[in-house]
Amino acid sequence: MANQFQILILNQISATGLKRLPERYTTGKDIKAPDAVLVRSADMHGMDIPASVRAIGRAGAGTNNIPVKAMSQRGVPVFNAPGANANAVKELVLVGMLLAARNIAGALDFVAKLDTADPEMDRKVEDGKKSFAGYELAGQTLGIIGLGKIGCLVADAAIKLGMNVYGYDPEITVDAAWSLPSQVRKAHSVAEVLKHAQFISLHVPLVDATRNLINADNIGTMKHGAVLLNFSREGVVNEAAVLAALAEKKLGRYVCDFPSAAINGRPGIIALPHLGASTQEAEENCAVMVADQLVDYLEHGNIQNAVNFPNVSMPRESTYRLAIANANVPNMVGQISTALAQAGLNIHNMVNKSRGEMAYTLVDVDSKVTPQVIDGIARIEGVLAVRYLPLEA
Ligand SMILES: NC(=O)C1=CN([C@@H]2O[C@H](COP(=O)(O)OP(=O)(O)OC[C@H]3O[C@@H](n4cnc5c(N)ncnc54)[C@H](O)[C@@H]3O)[C@@H](O)[C@H]2O)C=CC1
Ligand SMILES: O=C(O)CCC(=O)C(=O)O
Repeated sequence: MANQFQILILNQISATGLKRLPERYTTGKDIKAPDAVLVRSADMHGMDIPASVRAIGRAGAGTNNIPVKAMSQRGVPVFNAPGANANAVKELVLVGMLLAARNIAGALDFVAKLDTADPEMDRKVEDGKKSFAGYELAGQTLGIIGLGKIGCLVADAAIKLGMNVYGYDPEITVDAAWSLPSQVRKAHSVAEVLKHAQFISLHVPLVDATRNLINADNIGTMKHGAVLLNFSREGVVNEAAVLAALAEKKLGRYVCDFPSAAINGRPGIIALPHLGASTQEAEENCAVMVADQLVDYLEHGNIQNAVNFPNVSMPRESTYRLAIANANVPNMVGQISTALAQAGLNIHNMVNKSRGEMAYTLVDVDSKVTPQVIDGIARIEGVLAVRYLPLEA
């Protein structure tokens, strides 16, 4: 019988993505010993992640809701879907800039409160509209912090709208840099972006280095009346600093995707309910990408787009495959090969790659591997996880 796999689902995942899982896969919210977990924004910190879990698939970009370090120590890759929801977020950032520049929220509120039975309504509309007069995006300067999948798309769209764009990303990839329009000006620091831009849009992951990236020390250096857009994560911005800057009219608006007890309903706040990736297209793209990655990993050990492991793929040329997650320390490959040689197993093909502290090895051998050999490899110091993935007859 073909291998059966069980996938624990922690959030609603697009049906189009779930259909990518072969029929022998069982999915559900109450699976006790899953082979993998599929998640969107559910907080997995503090969750008792069963020992059976071999992989986690995040149908989205940010992985700050997943205990990635603890998973690395267990040799469990955490997959995400780079770029799959970037266009959806870009479009909402454009909405955010327009909401702020044209006073749309206040205007909608004004219209909702009009008395439609009032014969003076038309006059009141014409009188009232002057309170909501705004300004145009063309000619304004946008500063983008984080030029990854989303930041680059936002930069491109802003240039097409006639905006001037500054971008800051100390670790920009070569591909991202190539994708940027030539008009985007390179900033050398967050401070430089804040100094020049009327709109500042944040597109960084939430990690220790980006927590409180916008804070009481630097928010005052923004241009008077600037608009701060945060579609990244709540923790990237210090909310107390934002409220103080709004109260002093230093900051014009704070547009974000993260409502909180501190900011909701306060003047100058435009908060959306974490809607950035909530389009049918983005949900499908993310779910399809991550489901495919999970299947390839569970069945063949191939890794594509894990945030804690290198990309490692090897075509299947032999029936018998071992997939080994190990610490990136000397002599791991030597010890693994020795264990196989001592068991009389001939290596048909092998690949080993490392990324930071983690390494990953795929080994195809020419004959069946016994549980004793697998156990012997698992006991090598530095080996974190071993899986035996024979092809089904
Ligand atoms: N509101 C929503 O629904 C969504 C929010 N997000 C958030 O947006 C973040 C970015 O997403 P992507 O662009 O897809 O990720 P990405 O990984 O493609 O880009 C992130 C970029 O930030 C840069 N970066 C990291 N630290 C930085 C720093 N201190 N200063 C400047 N740049 C820095 C990285 O070098 C990278 O180029 C995600 O991590 C997530 O938190 C992503 C998708 C949807
Ligand atoms: O799944 C979602 O709606 C959240 C998307 C998001 O925040 C991300 O991809 O980082």
